Amino acid sequence: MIQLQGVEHTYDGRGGRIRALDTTDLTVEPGEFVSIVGASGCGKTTLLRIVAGFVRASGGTVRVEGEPGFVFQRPSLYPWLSVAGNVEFGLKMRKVPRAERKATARRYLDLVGLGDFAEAAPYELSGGMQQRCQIARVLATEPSTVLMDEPFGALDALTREKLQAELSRLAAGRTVLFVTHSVDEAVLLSSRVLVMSPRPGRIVLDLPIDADRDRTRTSPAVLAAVEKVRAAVTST
Ligand SMILES: Nc1ncnc2c1ncn2[C@@H]1O[C@H](COP(=O)(O)OP(=O)(O)OP(=O)(O)O)[C@@H](O)[C@H]1O
Repeated sequence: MIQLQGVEHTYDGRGGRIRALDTTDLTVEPGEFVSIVGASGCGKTTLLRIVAGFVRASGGTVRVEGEPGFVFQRPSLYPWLSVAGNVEFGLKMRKVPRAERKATARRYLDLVGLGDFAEAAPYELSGGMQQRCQIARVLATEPSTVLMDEPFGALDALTREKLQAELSRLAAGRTVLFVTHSVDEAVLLSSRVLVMSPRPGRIVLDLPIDADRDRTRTSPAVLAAVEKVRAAVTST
């Protein structure tokens, strides 16, 4: 689980001080899939980076169970390693024995549909395939918490839709905190959507999504939630 108590953050930048995150309390229970949406600059990435431990908050306490996996917007694969080598990398760092490492990498590559590309180089993959590889690399270390910062932002619409559907399946049983600019994507994937507003960044809506697991873009509960979230985003 993820627990933030009184967390706040101010950047002391060249342009002056920016209160990127106002005092925030947030609890994400194990197994929840929580999305964060909001206008550019409202502090979404700052919040995610604080949870990841990349940024030390100016105030408050942060508790995260286990070491979270982080999926970046850009795939950031090691170009000198094969696709399988990239997925194995984190396991190698954890001193997982070779045979087990190979078997785990294969399992996750199959899961993301890259089983036939294990020996390929990252540059031989399309953007969507590289992003799948990054997701396999993160999931292979079996983190109980996964943090994702606009993971589909750089992809074309069709690939994005396909990966959204796959992510629902891949994320099952894990705790996910997911930053996106897409209201539709947030509602479709999440058990809960948070809307943030800028200057100072804060959570202005915390909406549970009560649609079925097999929800579609056109189901009434999804459309109603999209409308609520969109209204909150545009009023900020
Ligand atoms: N390293 C930094 N130094 C100074 N100010 C920063 C830094 N990173 C972010 N900020 C400021 O903090 C505020 C929140 O930024 P943040 O990146 O968290 O927003 P965001 O909601 O993720 O935006 P976007 O949707 O555009 O990615 C912005 O006003 C930004 O200018």
